Amino acid sequence: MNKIETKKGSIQKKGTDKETLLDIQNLKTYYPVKGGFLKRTIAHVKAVDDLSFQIKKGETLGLVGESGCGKSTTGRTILRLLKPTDGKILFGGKDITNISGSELRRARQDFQMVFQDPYASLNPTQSVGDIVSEPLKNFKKMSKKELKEEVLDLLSRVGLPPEAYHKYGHEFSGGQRQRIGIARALALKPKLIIADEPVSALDVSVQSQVLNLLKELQGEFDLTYLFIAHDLSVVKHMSDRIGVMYLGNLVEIATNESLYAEPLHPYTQALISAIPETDPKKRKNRIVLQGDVPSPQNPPSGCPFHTRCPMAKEECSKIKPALKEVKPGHHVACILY
Ligand SMILES: Nc1ncnc2c1ncn2[C@@H]1O[C@H](COP(=O)(O)OP(=O)(O)OP(=O)(O)O)[C@@H](O)[C@H]1O
Repeated sequence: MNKIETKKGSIQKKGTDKETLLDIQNLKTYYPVKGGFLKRTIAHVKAVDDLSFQIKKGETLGLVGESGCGKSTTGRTILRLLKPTDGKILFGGKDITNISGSELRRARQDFQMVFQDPYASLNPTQSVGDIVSEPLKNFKKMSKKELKEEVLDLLSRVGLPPEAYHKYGHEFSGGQRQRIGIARALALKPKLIIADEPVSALDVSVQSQVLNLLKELQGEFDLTYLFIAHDLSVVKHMSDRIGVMYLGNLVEIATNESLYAEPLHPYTQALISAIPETDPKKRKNRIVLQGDVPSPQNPPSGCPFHTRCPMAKEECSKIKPALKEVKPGHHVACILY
């Protein structure tokens, strides 16, 4: 069995033989574009366009791609902060695609989000004690004493001192504020955390501390992560498997090891070639992509990447390749394979 040792020494199984926690099937999320005198919907931004993947219990799936490829929209749709246009979201086997009202409120206890900008996501008029206890007040019946004990325990689990309880967000550094956001996300003991660029607003020196904390907490709280980032080196550090997104589509998905050792899709190859490598023996030729990402309002026909692909053939503008398993656990959407 495939196992990893977490920092605190607990043994955690990698998600190879575990049950599926999240199952995304042909998910589409389109934003309407309004126009004209009557403000009618005249077009759609196809932010997520037919996405399918699964995450197993205890696993971390990294989602990478350039800005605007639909990573955040994917995360927000899974949390049902956005209504999917089409497709299915199954969480723990339950179809949550169209649930609403109290059913959605109850389901939301199991999945939480950690945001990129900890400052923007914390209410400046609330003390840390209030911020972290808010979800508990909304969902659990607890006495004031129990509530405070629970919040102090959460603060200590994320490495903050008890004095933090009475302080306000602006009194903390960026890394500490992200710890507050993480404590709040953990309050209801969720099963899934969607971390959307959780360290990209932080100084490089604190990034690894927050990433290590997230790894430790995964073992302690039995968490499953969807880890969204544009930075491939951050995703590599965190993920068991990685999905590469381009224009609302998944172009490749594989285990961390397989993706970095043998990236198959020309887009993944370009992204990996752009990672700075200090070891001269490992340095690869940089593949510089030409042009900008096309508008998701008017995506190219055929393969969405063909307009920038250095390997494109004539048929790439006509055929949209489906994700195909070309090695065990390694899927790619490209006619070359
Ligand atoms: N509320 C909205 N209305 C219309 N279009 C939107 C909206 N939010 C996002 N988009 C568009 O949807 C596409 C996907 O955006 P999204 O934020 O999901 O991408 P991303 O990969 O997370 O990028 P970033 O890292 O820059 O946030 C982009 O073209 C974006 O401009």
